[in-house]
Amino acid sequence: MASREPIGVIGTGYVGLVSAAGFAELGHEVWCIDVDAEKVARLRAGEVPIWEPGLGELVERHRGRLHFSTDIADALGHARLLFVAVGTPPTYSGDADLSAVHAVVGAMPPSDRHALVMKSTVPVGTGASIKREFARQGKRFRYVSCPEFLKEGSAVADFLGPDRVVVGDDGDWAGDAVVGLYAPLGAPLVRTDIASAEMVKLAANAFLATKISFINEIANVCEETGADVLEVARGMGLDERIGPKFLRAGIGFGGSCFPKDVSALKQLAGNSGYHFQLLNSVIEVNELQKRRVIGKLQKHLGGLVGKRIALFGLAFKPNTDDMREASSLVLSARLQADGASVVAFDPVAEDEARRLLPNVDFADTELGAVDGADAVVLVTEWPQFRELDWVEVAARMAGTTVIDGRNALDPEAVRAAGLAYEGIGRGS
Ligand SMILES: NC(=O)c1ccc[n+]([C@@H]2O[C@H](COP(=O)([O-])OP(=O)(O)OC[C@H]3O[C@@H](n4cnc5c(N)ncnc54)[C@H](O)[C@@H]3O)[C@@H](O)[C@H]2O)c1
Ligand SMILES: O=c1ccn([C@@H]2O[C@H](COP(=O)(O)OP(=O)(O)O[C@H]3O[C@H](CO)[C@@H](O)[C@H](O)[C@H]3O)[C@@H](O)[C@H]2O)c(=O)[nH]1
Repeated sequence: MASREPIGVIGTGYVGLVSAAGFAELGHEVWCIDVDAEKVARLRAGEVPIWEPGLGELVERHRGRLHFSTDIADALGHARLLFVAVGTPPTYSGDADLSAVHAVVGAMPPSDRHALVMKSTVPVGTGASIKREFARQGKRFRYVSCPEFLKEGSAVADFLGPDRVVVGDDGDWAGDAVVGLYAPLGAPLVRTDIASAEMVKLAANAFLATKISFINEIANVCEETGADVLEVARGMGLDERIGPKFLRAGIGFGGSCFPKDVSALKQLAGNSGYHFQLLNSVIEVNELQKRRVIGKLQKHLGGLVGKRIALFGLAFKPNTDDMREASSLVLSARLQADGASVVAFDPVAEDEARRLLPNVDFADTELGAVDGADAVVLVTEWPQFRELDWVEVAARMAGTTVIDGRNALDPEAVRAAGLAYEGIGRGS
């Protein structure tokens, strides 16, 4: 095992740390680099700074193979493949901010024995432009695009059991080496050119986001026509050409990827002279969907001024502490703007949420959150919310309204407690 290829990973966030731990699980020594000295110190001390199921155990198991540093020379000295997993957040224009990627590229010394392997999600053409930059500086670095498809909340399992591995390269040793690294996972391989690999990533995320906005619009029509979107999604999903996944209607998609990558693809198309009409609708439907709960609350409560609204869950999805682009951010801002007070409970995202939502009250438990609440909104479908004693909830609430923003609760259990249940796309 010890003779396996040593690897460098630059950026130790969700993707970088999970990838590093995953490569360690496959038997590799991994040198992990981050500019955040505090994060590196915590990782060196054996602490995992993010909440991701199974990650802590994996990092602990492979502490001997995982090396953490702020100095990129440590990775360059040990590994020829340097995986780049730095953030590419959105800019005000909707394009991807590539400053962290450019900082990494600029820090590379002249070398004809290293390769940069891009895991960060970047616009199509980034690889070509980095290769030109290397050439201009006389650096003989190799370049490989190897987009990452893991999902937060199941990131470790996704990394070790991917649906496919995509490798875009120039057909040289670096591409061969990356293909070799992933071979033990036994996943279907798409080996292609760099631009196509970059586009696979953006297109896959945009397609999944489109699927969500589509089912959300169907849900909205279901509300007007008396159909139940859960039944509709089940009936649609059994068609193998459609498939059952990503047909869960709700209060919109969030997270660090879909909103940013849909916008980045739209801008990329626009910058290349093509108007990507469909993506405008995907984005707009999602923005409106996050606000639809407000209308439902107004209908039940007859106005929001002075009302106390309890939010169950704040993270952008269950099993993560990630609050980036969470629907809860838009929802709580809208509620407060309409004069309501907001109290929230999330099992793991509270620390990050407190920073982003200074005017929200935080409860230590679900039941603490519902004390005196006029309405409850389920925002993030943590499994524990399904297990609640609704009779106890009803006894503690001042009002009777429960809006299930993820269609995750049992309507009968909620109604049996004397509460008024309303989901998304399930009739009113
Ligand atoms: N989060 C996901 O689920 C996911 C999945 C697939 C792809 N991606 C893509 O992967 C990339 C990383 O996403 P993330 O969620 O892991 O981001 P993140 O913000 O969690 O982590 C990025 C890390 O990079 C570090 N960093 C920034 N500049 C650096 C530099 N110059 N040198 C070294 N380290 C530096 C930061 O300190 C941070 O620790 C993004 O492009 C994202 O779109 C994310
Ligand atoms: O049927 C569904 C499925 C998801 N969502 C929402 O969509 C968002 C994103 O969910 P998910 O895709 O599970 O999480 P991410 O961790 O953001 O993963 C996406 O973004 C990553 C970053 O690019 C990719 O690697 C993954 O393949 C891609 O699924 C969340 O707000 C979910 O609540 C729905 O509303 N309905």
